[in-house]
Amino acid sequence: MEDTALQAAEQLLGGLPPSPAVWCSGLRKRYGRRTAVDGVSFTVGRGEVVGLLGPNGAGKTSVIKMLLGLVRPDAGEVLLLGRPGRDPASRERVGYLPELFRYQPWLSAAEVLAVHVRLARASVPAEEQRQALALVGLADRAGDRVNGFSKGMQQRLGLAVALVARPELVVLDEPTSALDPLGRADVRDLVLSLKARGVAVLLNSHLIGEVERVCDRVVILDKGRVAASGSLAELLGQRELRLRLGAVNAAAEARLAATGSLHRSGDEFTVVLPAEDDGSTVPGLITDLVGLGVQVHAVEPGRISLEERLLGILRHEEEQR
Ligand SMILES: Nc1ncnc2c1ncn2[C@@H]1O[C@H](COP(=O)(O)OP(=O)(O)OP(=O)(O)O)[C@@H](O)[C@H]1O
Repeated sequence: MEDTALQAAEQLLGGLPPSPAVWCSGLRKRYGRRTAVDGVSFTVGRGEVVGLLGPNGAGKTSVIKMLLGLVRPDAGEVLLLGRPGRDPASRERVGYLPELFRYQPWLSAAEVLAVHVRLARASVPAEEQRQALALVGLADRAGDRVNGFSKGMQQRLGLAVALVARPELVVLDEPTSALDPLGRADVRDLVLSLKARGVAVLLNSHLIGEVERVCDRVVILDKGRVAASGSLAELLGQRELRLRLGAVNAAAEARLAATGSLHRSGDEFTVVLPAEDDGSTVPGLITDLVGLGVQVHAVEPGRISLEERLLGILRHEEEQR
């Protein structure tokens, strides 16, 4: 009888969507008389990449530390992968790159990874651990001591540490602060490959262009509160395309209008791109326009950048005070 009830409960739970990777509600933290975090709530869905943005001192790192149980909140609740944030079992499936990273200088890179695999109580074959180092560009430094690593190399090692134990959620606090431009591009690819594998990522970065490229949603913090949050489409509006075109004939204009709502002013055209775009809309449109004899002088994205939007939100917050 008990077994049947258990099976029924399991079936019921199995039918439910998986719990979010991160769920937090009403997080608050004071340090002395200073309120660092003042009622922060948000979620990160499974396989979702969420960017945490905000000026210096906004409370981003404090929020991350509360999520991971490294700082005790004064108030609020945290669920990681469906379990209470305090439960060590939930943290075993979370990879974390701290803002200030330091690894045991007397260990080799491979040994640092092995230690973290053991801490996560995971079973990761040596070959897979080597692959994690290769992924961050440290394949040929596996046997070298951390002592002799540059800051950027230590940050790369930190990324490998965050990824090695097959996490379901990865929290990256300023992952590119010490990296060269190539390293930054690698991190972008890495985040996208995590997303493709269904791993959720919470990314705190001041590099807004980076966030805009990889994140599905952003949460903007200001003075310890959520100033705005939403998908890029929600925050930035519809995606548009601005074109400067010559020799536009009726067929070309019809092709433009078939893509989305069209506005023309002389040789300047603005077309609203469809919400569901697999990336082929713009190349397809340009190929067709060229085929129709149109001279394409300029093509540029027409919506405001995340940076402009962020500055607008923060200035508005300032005026409200
Ligand atoms: N251990 C601490 N003791 C005292 N105050 C702290 C401590 N940690 C953070 N704070 C304060 O809390 C506020 C938020 O800091 P936090 O590091 O969370 O901001 P942040 O958004 O991550 O900033 P940054 O972008 O500069 O890294 C700041 O006013 C900071 O001085």
